[in-house]
Amino acid sequence: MAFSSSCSSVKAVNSRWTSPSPSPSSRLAVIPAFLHRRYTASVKLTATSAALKTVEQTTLTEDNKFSTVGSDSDEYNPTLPKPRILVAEKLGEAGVNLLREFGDVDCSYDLSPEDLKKKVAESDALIVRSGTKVTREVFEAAKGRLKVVGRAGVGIDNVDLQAATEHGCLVVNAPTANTVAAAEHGIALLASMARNVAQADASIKAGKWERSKYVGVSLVGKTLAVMGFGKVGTEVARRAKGLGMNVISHDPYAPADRARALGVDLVSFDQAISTADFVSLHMPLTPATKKVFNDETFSKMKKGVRLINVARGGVIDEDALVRALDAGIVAQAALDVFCEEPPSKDSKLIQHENVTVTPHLGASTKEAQEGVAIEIAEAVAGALRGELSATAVNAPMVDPEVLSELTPYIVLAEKLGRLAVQLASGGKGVQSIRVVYRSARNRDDLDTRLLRAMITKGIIEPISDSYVNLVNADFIAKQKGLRISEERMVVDSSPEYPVDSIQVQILNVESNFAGAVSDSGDISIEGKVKYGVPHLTCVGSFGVDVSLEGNLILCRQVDQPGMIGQVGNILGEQNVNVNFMSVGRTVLRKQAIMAIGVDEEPEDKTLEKIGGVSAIEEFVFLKL
Ligand SMILES: NC(=O)c1ccc[n+]([C@@H]2O[C@H](COP(=O)([O-])OP(=O)(O)OC[C@H]3O[C@@H](n4cnc5c(N)ncnc54)[C@H](O)[C@@H]3O)[C@@H](O)[C@H]2O)c1
Ligand SMILES: O=C(O)[C@H](O)COP(=O)(O)O
Repeated sequence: MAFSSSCSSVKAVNSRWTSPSPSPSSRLAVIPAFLHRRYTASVKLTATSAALKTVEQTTLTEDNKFSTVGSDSDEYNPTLPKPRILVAEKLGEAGVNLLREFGDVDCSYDLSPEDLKKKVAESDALIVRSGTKVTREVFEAAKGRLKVVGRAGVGIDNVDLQAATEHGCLVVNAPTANTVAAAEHGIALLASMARNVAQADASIKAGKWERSKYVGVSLVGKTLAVMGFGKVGTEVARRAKGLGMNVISHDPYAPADRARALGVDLVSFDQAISTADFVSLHMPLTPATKKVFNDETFSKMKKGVRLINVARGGVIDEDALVRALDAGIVAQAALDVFCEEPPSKDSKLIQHENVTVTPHLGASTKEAQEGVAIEIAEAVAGALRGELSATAVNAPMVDPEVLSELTPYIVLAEKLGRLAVQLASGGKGVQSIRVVYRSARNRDDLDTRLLRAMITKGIIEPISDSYVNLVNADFIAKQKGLRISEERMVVDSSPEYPVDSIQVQILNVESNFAGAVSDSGDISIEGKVKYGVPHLTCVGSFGVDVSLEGNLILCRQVDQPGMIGQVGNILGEQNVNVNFMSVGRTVLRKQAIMAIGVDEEPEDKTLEKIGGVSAIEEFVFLKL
């Protein structure tokens, strides 16, 4: 029998109750699951329902959020209800078909705000374009059922992200499929505005032939300022260069070398707007960009400038634009987007003879709409399966490789949080958490956001009725006054693994198990991943080694022979299966901690019998 005396060198006790070492093929791969149990992820995870709130529901059973990679649980489970997906705006057919393979799809367009609220209360996912306002009221009306909002396009300014996050609802978008369409529309507006195509067309249709009235301006040699050098802005710049234009750009966040590679100079805002003959807007609508084109900025523009907007109406003060048009500062404007959509019929801006308008058509090509539909359908279905989305807007985006590497540590993190909080006497006093990640990798090579979120989930869910997931973990922690500080320590272990150990400490709180209190007076537990399986390796100052499967009994006892046999017999008599057992001690023949992993939950009388063993000074039963 191997005993150990510190947390850093622990050996498992091989008794007849000790399960064989788990093989790498039984690696658990888990993710904070969003919701649905009908499917488990083909890649990584299964989901829990919003009802995942009690310790009982989070034990390792087939029916909950943990799945075994590559196991049969990757199969469709017909006994569980399909997720309901509400598609509230027209979506390309290919995307709808993809969604139908996965869930019950309700395509209901042009819903009133009231009808939308009614429908979301019965939906797991909602898909919109720019025409639906997904407000705080919508999330409130969903009463926790809505787990994913998919924005079939780029701009998410019509979704209340803060409210989504507070409600634990993931927002995903489809940011790439309509880039070219938007850029092409920008170029179409630029060229048609310069040559008065729309006005001349209307004039002929009105029976006129006005050749001298519609003399245009040439593009070649003119300076175009691209405001926002992101996906669309870059494509517009590329095309404008092909038209022989001199292109400059303003974007405080774009890398200069990417611009330079296209022959585009990144300049200041004032320099861009004061030197350009054409200004094309491609920045998102944010508090910083709202009405950034206003009386003051128009006054700095070159007289006779031409303006194109295929980004968002709200970046322009529309009344100021009318004034600038009337004053001749802005010679012409071509607008695809408006502060209010649709704009009012008698809007001075829309009716202005020097303004060309289209009804938010930037993304509206057949190709782009099919692409966007597929992109968003895949993102929503993935999120419903509990996968982390590469296009998540309000949750950490994690590279799939990093995710697969971190997956067993994510399981460990949640279990450590769950165990630690059960060791505190009186959950309400839990305020201050310290997490120490020991790793052989450089500090910058370990992204701990997922781990922190799962520790938070593990701590909060057993002591509250909150549903915690990756999206809302930080928010709920803050709301509950939980302070989580993180430390990373570089240790001399193998850099092949992202984390060597995770230690979770609950500071300034009493424990119901004195053995879990470390020398510093805090509840402290530590765990590692071994062969892909989370293990508890330290409780207070005692080293143990028990795989975190099933439930756990911790006993603090006088270190003497025969303890394992006595407790094992009590459990065996009550038909409670021991899956792992380990003993750690600090000083020979003084005190030891016995950690016993059990598959079943022992009855109270069984636990009482364990407590009755004379050498046992205290014990605690913990649900994983
Ligand atoms: N009209 C349409 O149908 C249509 C279609 C697609 C995209 N859009 C809109 O176009 C805009 C750009 O889309 P994208 O896909 O290129 O997004 P993107 O995120 O790739 O690019 C936006 C760029 O704007 C930059 N930016 C942010 N704040 C800025 C500021 N204050 N000044 C200058 N630049 C700033 C960012 O750094 C980023 O490079 C978005 O508003 C999107 O909603 C409209
Ligand atoms: O942000 C976008 O993707 C565009 O504005 C397209 O919006 P739409 O999906 O409403 O056409």
